[in-house]
Amino acid sequence: MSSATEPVGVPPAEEPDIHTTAGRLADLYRRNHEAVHAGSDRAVERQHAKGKLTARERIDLLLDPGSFVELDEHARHRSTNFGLDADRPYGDGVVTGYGTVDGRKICLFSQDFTVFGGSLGEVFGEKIVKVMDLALKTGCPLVGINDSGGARIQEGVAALGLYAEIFKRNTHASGVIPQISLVVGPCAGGAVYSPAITDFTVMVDQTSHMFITGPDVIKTVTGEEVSFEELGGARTHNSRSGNAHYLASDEQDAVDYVKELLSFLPSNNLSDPPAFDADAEAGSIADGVGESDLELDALVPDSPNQPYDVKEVLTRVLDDGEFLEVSALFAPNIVVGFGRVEGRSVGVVANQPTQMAGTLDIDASEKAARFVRTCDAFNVPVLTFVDVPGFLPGTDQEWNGIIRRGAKLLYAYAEATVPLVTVIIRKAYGGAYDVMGSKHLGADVNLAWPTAQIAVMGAQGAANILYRRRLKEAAERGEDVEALRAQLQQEYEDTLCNPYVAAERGYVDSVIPPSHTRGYLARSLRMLADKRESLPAKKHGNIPL
Ligand SMILES: CC(=O)SCCNC(=O)CCNC(=O)[C@H](O)C(C)(C)COP(=O)(O)OP(=O)(O)OC[C@H]1O[C@@H](n2cnc3c(N)ncnc32)[C@H](O)[C@@H]1OP(=O)(O)O
Repeated sequence: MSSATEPVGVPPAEEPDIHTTAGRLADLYRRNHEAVHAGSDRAVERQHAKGKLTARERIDLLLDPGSFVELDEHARHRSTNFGLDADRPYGDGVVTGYGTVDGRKICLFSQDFTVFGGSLGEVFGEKIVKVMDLALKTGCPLVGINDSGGARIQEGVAALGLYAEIFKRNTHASGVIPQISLVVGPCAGGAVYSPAITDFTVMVDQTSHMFITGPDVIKTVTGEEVSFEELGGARTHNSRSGNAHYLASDEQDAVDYVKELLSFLPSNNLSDPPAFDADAEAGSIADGVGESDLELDALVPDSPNQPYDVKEVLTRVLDDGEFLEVSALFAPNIVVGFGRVEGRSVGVVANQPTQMAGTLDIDASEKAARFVRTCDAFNVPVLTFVDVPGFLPGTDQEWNGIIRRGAKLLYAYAEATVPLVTVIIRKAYGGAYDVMGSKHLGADVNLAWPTAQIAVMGAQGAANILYRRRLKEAAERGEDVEALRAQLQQEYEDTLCNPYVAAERGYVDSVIPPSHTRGYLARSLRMLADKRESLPAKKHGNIPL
């Protein structure tokens, strides 16, 4: 077993005599050395000068020391086009293999920009396909490290064909093994569709770029002028397009995030995520109420229009206050990510009142839908925290398909069979009440704080609609309309804007003091740990795309 940067064996100083056993061994060591040093010193220097690591250095960063086992290090391309036959480096520009992260098996590939610009030729593609097949049949996560000039131009359709072979395997592996893409350099053209299909994409600020067509082509076709960074940099994809799930400050940060993600996920869809021993003290507190739990009792402001940070709730109910946020910069009006309750992984979906009052728009719906489906595929229970005034109104939303795209979120909840626990903190208005993990869509345990307001709409809107005529008549009589409006709103709020109407019907199982949330969540998840539910047999559903 070796590291990725250290070849097995010391290369001979002289040309070995391959007609002897010792010579054959020396010849192997020479080949191994060439494979590990396939990129020229100049190319390696250029790579480092850009603040990037080499393909092998990245593997060493990701895997447990000494755990890497390389595959196909002696593979070489067979192309003769444009003089390529004069340059046949071992490995063909991609390092593939397997190893362990925190003691758990993973398969990986790492594209080597120092060899042919990391461009994907036939053999390069075949190596990736092979390690993907291995990951799929052994049920272990696949991490793809992307740093490539795209399809190897000299190899033409052979390269394109291999891309599609990879996409097919990404698709077949989807929902079977976790797939994570690290984009740590260029990723252009069709190459972007492999990361797009994988569960998570991590990009590094300033050094990663993804785009279908680059700035030059865009300028020629549409006349727009845009830089690489603005078009497809890590920040753009994290905040605007939502294609990336984490903006890493550097490659170490990116790898650390990937390792953390893996710690929340099972190796495959037939196994459970790793469970960590919740230490005895934490275990007992989960059923009691500590100081930080008590702070929750005062978190929700008296005024329904005043925001609070929902992460204040998350850090108080998750083990050690630890929450690994996913897609933090995209659609921040909904928060998604992973944490643990009593040592076991949970996925969290929470409206964020500090951003657009926590309304659901297209981006938030799609972000959360994708996350719920990821959790469901990998046996991670979903905790939902609700404070949502409704869907975002506007022609922009309507014309861009909020109906079809917002439907994805309720589809995701309705088809999820993992344990679902929902806590209504404050507003749960209208269709958004239904969507956000309601009992009716299949949530197993629905809790509400006494501050919950579960209704068709807020008091202001409701009073205006219900009492339009009465208010008009009062105005005509010269009465104080605003005083009447306030009185009617108050009546509406006192009658309907509370959790008890829902609790009477069992749509809410328990109305709980906020400070008891952690204990309730722990007990609910313990009770649901062996939940088994299946959907009607079908080829596949038809989620509105
Ligand atoms: C399905 C698809 O993938 S379609 C997309 C096809 N790919 C592309 O359009 C991108 C083509 N490549 C590029 O535009 C640039 O190489 C970039 C932007 C990716 C990187 O630019 P730089 O960092 O300046 O690197 P540079 O261009 O010097 O490339 C490094 C080496 O890789 C080679 N290379 C880069 N991309 C490719 C490619 N697609 N095919 C063959 N060789 C390539 C370069 O010729 C260069 O070789 P050299 O060192 O022998 O001169």
